[in-house]
Amino acid sequence: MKSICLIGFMGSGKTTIGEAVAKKLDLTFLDTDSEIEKWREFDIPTIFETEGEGRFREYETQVLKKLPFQSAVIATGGGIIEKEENRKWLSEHFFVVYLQTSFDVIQQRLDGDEGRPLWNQELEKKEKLYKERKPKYIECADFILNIRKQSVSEVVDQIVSGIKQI
Ligand SMILES: Nc1ncnc2c1ncn2[C@@H]1O[C@H](COP(=O)(O)OP(=O)(O)O)[C@@H](O)[C@H]1O
Ligand SMILES: O=C(O)C1=C[C@@H](OP(=O)(O)O)[C@@H](O)[C@H](O)C1
Repeated sequence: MKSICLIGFMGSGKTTIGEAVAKKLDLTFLDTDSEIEKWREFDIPTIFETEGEGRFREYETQVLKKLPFQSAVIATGGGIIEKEENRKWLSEHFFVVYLQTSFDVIQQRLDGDEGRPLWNQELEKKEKLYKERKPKYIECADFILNIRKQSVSEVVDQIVSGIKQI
């Protein structure tokens, strides 16, 4: 089975949903941020602080290109769609599911979250990033799920039924 890649803005549920989908389908779960942290032996905020976003994006692309094309569910970082080469790679090699989540819901979920460097900036900058990225997520997606008030299990069921239709 082609690996499933979850994309979406910070806080859209990629890791939470990805773990649950992998469990339901008995597939391997991978998370690009975790792979980067294991490889570099520092957490994401520290990498941003000490090496900068540009170097983080290089690590992200290298990890992306090592991901298995089959039998995995992969949670990606919210900015993986920033680079065109990443968007092409995602589209060519994976079944890409976009967890399209409103900014308001993301705000509620990430209130007080310190672990995401790009969330720790002024509201206007976060809203701008959200608006700029939306077309890039849509460009890559094979399946777009509009997340509103669905529970984790409801989202998982929607993804699993969506996959069965392809
Ligand atoms: N469908 C959902 N309903 C309620 N809370 C959710 C849902 N999906 C994710 N969350 C919560 O939102 C927060 C961010 O989820 P996470 O999986 O870390 O998102 P991402 O990996 O996209 O940044 C977590 O606290 C998680 O428990
Ligand atoms: O939106 C982004 O550019 C980022 C999102 C983060 O992952 P999550 O989407 O899991 O928060 C992580 O990759 C890094 O902080 C950059």
